[in-house]
Amino acid sequence: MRASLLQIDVNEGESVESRRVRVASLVREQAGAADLVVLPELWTTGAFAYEGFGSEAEPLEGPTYEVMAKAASDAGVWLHAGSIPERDPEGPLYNTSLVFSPSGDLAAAYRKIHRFGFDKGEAVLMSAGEELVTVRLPETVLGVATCYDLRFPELFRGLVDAGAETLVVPAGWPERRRAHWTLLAQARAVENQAFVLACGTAGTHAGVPQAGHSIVVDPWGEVLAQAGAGEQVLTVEFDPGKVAVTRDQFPALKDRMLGLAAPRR
Ligand SMILES: O=C(O)CCC(=O)C(=O)O
Repeated sequence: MRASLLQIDVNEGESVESRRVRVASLVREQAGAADLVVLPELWTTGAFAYEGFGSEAEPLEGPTYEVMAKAASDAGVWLHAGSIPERDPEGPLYNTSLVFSPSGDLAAAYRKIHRFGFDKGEAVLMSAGEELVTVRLPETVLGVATCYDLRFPELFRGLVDAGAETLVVPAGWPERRRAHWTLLAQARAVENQAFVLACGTAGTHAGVPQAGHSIVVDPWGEVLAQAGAGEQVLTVEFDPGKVAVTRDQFPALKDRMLGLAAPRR
């Protein structure tokens, strides 16, 4: 199976509209080169461009949905189209990832569960998703998570319990914490004996330099490929069968001890 992670440069010098068109053509260029294409988190606005979340928010089936559904079917690829600021008809905003099938149908939508920012930004402007999401492809089962979710291992365990074998993480991770990005991607792969495909952004938006360094890790924790800092298409071939082999040969997941008692005082 081949996956291409499109590490998009998100900066204020390019309008959301022109970035949408440019990214769609990058997706189309993956026809024949990849089975699965992955985009980063909030690549239309920028994950740290909080002021734009309200004005750029779209309904689920808004402009990004339309352009990406068409790009997926034109390219004939599975497309994790990263995330959009979604405006729910009821009013709240969500950081919502969209996954399209090669015929351009929506296969899944995932509302980010862990919002970043503590007492500002996304954490106050957006609502939290509540549902884990997996997507069955012919070759593997994707488990989807977004950026800050990477810090919460229990979410990934939930995805593994739901059958996930390939964990896909679009992000807008800042350069300041790049070491955490690589370390956490490897940790999630090793502890869950799963592939991790983590796709970040390049460039600087809202004054926050982005880490880039999108990464693909195998179920043994080996880094199969890692991007540099700038805009880049990172294509990697991987064998989804390696998940079952790893879990069979080193069956640590079977040794989980659930329901441990709290310490006695
Ligand atoms: O956890 C981090 O260090 C970065 C998270 C983040 O930037 C996000 O979730 O948008």
